[in-house]
Amino acid sequence: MVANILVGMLCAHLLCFSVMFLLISKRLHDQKMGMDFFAMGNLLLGCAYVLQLAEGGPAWSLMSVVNHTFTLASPVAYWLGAMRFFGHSVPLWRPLLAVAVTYSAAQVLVQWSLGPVARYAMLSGMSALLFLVMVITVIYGVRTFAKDFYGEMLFFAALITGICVLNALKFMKLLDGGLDALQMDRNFQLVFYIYMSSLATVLPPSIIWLVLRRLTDDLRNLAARDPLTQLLNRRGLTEALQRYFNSRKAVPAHLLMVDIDHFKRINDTYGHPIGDAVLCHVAEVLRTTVRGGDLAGRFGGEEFVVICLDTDVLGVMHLAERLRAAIEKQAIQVTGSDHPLHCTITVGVSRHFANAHVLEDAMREADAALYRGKAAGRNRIELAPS
Ligand SMILES: Nc1nc2c(ncn2[C@@H]2O[C@H](COP(=O)(O)OP(=O)(O)OP(=O)(O)O)[C@@H](O)[C@H]2O)c(=O)[nH]1
Repeated sequence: MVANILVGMLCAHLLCFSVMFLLISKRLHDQKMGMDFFAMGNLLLGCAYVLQLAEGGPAWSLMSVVNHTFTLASPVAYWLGAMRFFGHSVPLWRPLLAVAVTYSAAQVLVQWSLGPVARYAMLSGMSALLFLVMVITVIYGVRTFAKDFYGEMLFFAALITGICVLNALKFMKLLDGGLDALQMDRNFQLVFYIYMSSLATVLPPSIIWLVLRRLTDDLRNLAARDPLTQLLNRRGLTEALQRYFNSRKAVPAHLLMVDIDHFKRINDTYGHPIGDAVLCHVAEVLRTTVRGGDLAGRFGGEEFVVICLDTDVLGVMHLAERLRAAIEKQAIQVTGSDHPLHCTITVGVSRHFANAHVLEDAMREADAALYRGKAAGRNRIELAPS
């Protein structure tokens, strides 16, 4: 009785969250993050439990075959959904259909050749195996593609290990005690469904949390970066600088104003799209030349800003020279032209400054130095007088 009530609640949870996942996936348009796949996983499992309730107990019927197939197909849908969340473009229908056809055929074969116990044991055994694969994927993800979600992934691995162990135990109980092990009033069944109900309560909100985290991270990134070059914009740079100066280890910083020489000429000669490609090229050189902790940004136009943290004036002049030489040396391939394009930069360097509120002053100093560099012939570095 209690186990049946639990299964009923489980159905309600799964089907409600299936609808919620589907609604969220509709709101996400092109970037669904696997929510439509999770909706399908919940729907399959919810329907499987509805069929189980309708059956009443172990039986050999079409309903039971469909129930087992849905039960096994649901973790496959979740697994594919997780792949989607982490940016792998995997299909849904083909793998699900393949699982459904293969597993239905396997059920008929096992029922005829080995009997009903073997068919039920096959479901528990296959589920345990599938969940084991999921746990291994999640642990692999923690070390590779899902590093950003370390805590969440470990939490999921622990929860899935629980279902994996329970299915493995059910498999052994079935081999040991036959179909009696599936009696709903057995203690093991009770524990099994209490665990499944807890999962149905905890997992869906956790999945929604993952999506929310990804969305807010994307939004924050969008607000902090220049869309053309992906360098920090003024807001991103100011926030990063404030975080740096708030840390106890912070030492004074220097600001470099980097300006492409005669950029208007490049735009006028080759067109705006090539001008944009040159901006992206310069951004890439900045990104790869500055040190790990330094900040590189573009506030619009052909001017870039680099903030050197944790370096004295000699180190800053060294970096500025490295940037200037790298830009001068590297050729930019222009589509539709046999001749690679070369450009140069002029760099103005501010005096050191020690808090984010004086960023504007540092910019003015670096800008004045830059102006002097331009007037003195370009392709050079000019330091603000101390
Ligand atoms: N392609 C492209 N051009 C831009 C962008 N933003 C600003 N520009 C162009 O950058 C050019 C800047 O030219 P100027 O400020 O006259 O300076 P310059 O030609 O680089 O000359 P100097 O700085 O004196 O060496 C203008 O032609 C702008 O239209 C952009 O996002 N993309």
